[in-house]
Amino acid sequence: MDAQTQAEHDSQAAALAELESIRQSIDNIDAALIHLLAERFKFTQSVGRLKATHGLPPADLDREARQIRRLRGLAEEAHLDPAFAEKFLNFIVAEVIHHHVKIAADTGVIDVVDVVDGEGDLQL
Ligand SMILES: C=C(O[C@@H]1C=C(C(=O)O)C=C[C@H]1O)C(=O)O
Repeated sequence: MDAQTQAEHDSQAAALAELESIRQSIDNIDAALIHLLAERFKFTQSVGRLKATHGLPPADLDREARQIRRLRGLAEEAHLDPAFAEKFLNFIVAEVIHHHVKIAADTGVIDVVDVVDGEGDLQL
């Protein structure tokens, strides 16, 4: 192996070691996200049970609007795209609402046919 090929080989080996180290941190962050989401869904399930027991609607659009405003502000401060933060929250909230509708239906508080349209989408 000539000197230049050896240098390229060493440089690539160093890059792969750095990549592995960065990926370990990404893995740790992904694990933390999963644990945070699991905790969040535990709390939202409690909210769903509370709402179903007391006849409150599954979705609260005013609360969602306040959260979006707050998270967009936090995202801007953190140099994260606010549009992405909003999409991410909406994605999670949509799942929460499905859970709440199911809890309410299982509790007998709402009739599923009242909230699902012809295409199977929730109409809340
Ligand atoms: C969890 C709630 O229920 C719904 C889900 C929300 C969420 O996941 O943050 C926010 C508002 C509601 O549409 C709530 O009312 O607090």
